[in-house]
Amino acid sequence: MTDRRVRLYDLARMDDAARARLLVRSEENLDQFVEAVKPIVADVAARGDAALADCARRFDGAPAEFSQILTPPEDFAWADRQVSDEVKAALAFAADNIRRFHLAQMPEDMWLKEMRPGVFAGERWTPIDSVACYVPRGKGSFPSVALMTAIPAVVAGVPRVVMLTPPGADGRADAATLVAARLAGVSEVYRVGGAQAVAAVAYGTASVPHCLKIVGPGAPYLIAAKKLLADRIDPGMLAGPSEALVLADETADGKLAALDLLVEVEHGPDSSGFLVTNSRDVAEAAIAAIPGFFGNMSATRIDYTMTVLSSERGGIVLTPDLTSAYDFVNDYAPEHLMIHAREPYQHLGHIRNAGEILLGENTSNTLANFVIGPNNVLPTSGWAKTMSPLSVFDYMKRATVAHVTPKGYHELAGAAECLARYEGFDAHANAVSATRAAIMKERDGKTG
Ligand SMILES: NC(=O)c1ccc[n+]([C@@H]2O[C@H](COP(=O)([O-])OP(=O)(O)OC[C@H]3O[C@@H](n4cnc5c(N)ncnc54)[C@H](O)[C@@H]3O)[C@@H](O)[C@H]2O)c1
Ligand SMILES: N[C@H](CO)Cc1c[nH]c[nH+]1
Ligand SMILES: [Zn+2]
Repeated sequence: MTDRRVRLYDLARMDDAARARLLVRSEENLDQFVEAVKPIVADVAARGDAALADCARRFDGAPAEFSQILTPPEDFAWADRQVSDEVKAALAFAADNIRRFHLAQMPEDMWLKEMRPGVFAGERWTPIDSVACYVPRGKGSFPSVALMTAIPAVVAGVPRVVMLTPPGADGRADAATLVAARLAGVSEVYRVGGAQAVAAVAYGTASVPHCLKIVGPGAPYLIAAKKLLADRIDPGMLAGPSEALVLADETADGKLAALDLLVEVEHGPDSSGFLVTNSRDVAEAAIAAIPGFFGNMSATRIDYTMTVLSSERGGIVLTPDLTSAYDFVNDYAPEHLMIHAREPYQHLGHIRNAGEILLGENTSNTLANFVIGPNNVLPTSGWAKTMSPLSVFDYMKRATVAHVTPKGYHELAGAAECLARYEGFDAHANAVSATRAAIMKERDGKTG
């Protein structure tokens, strides 16, 4: 146990500056991490696999003889023996739901509409050629993230999907992560973590392929490297330390709200999480309940939890009314939002910014993190204001498609030539002017 206290913030008594401080996440300033990863990135660029092996020893405690970055086939057999049947069944169940959700999310391959007579325009989706799925392993292992990053890639049809994850002290990838990779249909798993993982796929090494994009969450070292290498590899949506808000109205059960508040703040000391409520009774019930849950938590997870809940990145926010509760949620733009209320849909329309919205006291974040089906890789640090959860769309891109018939051409050419001349582009204008008509007429005269 700890003598640190869960903080209660009474918004009605706070000024704007104090309220604004509650919105700040640990990723706000990554300068120190960017500086720390610069030499790592440069080393990987210069020495490739040798640098990756050094990093594995230095940061992950891999054995002195560690040198093979690609997981050998026999490790998949080892992982299968290592992981219990119960965990394998849970992973298979999760994989099935995740696949169903992402299959439902797939867009039509192509759409084409007649915009005007003879003028067809639309869009076509194609998968990107290669993607690297990062599966973290610093403060726990994340086979669920292996499923969440790889399954939508496979569903989207990406031809080359590889996985990157730190080695353990035995030099191996986490066993359940290997089982999850197999379930998702991925057989290339590279044992490399953090910033060096981003550098490996950004530059390519003798054993790690260069990839077009890297997806997946991680600690600030990984995020810093993604920012640093954004001109070499598509870093996708940035998913950093986990965070959640629980929005609870006066009909909520404070104890249950507290139970769900603890879910994301146990990830690490850099996580964030608040229970936001307009009810003092709910707030007080939640504060009273929290220590009672520590009996079933490890000392490490209690320490992470209390570090967050006793800082300005966590605790209970008491609001004067529901409108200020909604405002706080929308300004915060949480990665996960749980709504505890007898009528949760009544609040849904007031929420604009959240990566994931979980409605009602049965929809615990734990269900969403593992088994409902929607992705558990979500934008953090307020990025939910502009970004969306990881999805099949992260593994695909759109091309616009157009087709103009002779009839359509005559509809369009005059306006296009006019605008081309206004912008001063002669060749643009010529391409749709009498010059084109003359060329076509001459050709048709010859062929006809
Ligand atoms: N936003 C999301 O969708 C989402 C989902 C799952 C997990 N997460 C978050 O992902 C994070 C995972 O972090 P993690 O630590 O468990 O795993 P991680 O794999 O990101 O971190 C481990 C790696 O960090 C690097 N590292 C450690 N110390 C270092 C140092 N001193 N210098 C340079 N590099 C160093 C090493 O390369 C190591 O392999 C957590 O914060 C978790 O909350 C977020
Ligand atoms: N809450 C994480 C996303 O922020 C996902 C996760 C995986 N395992 C546990 N939690
Ligand atoms: Zn979590």
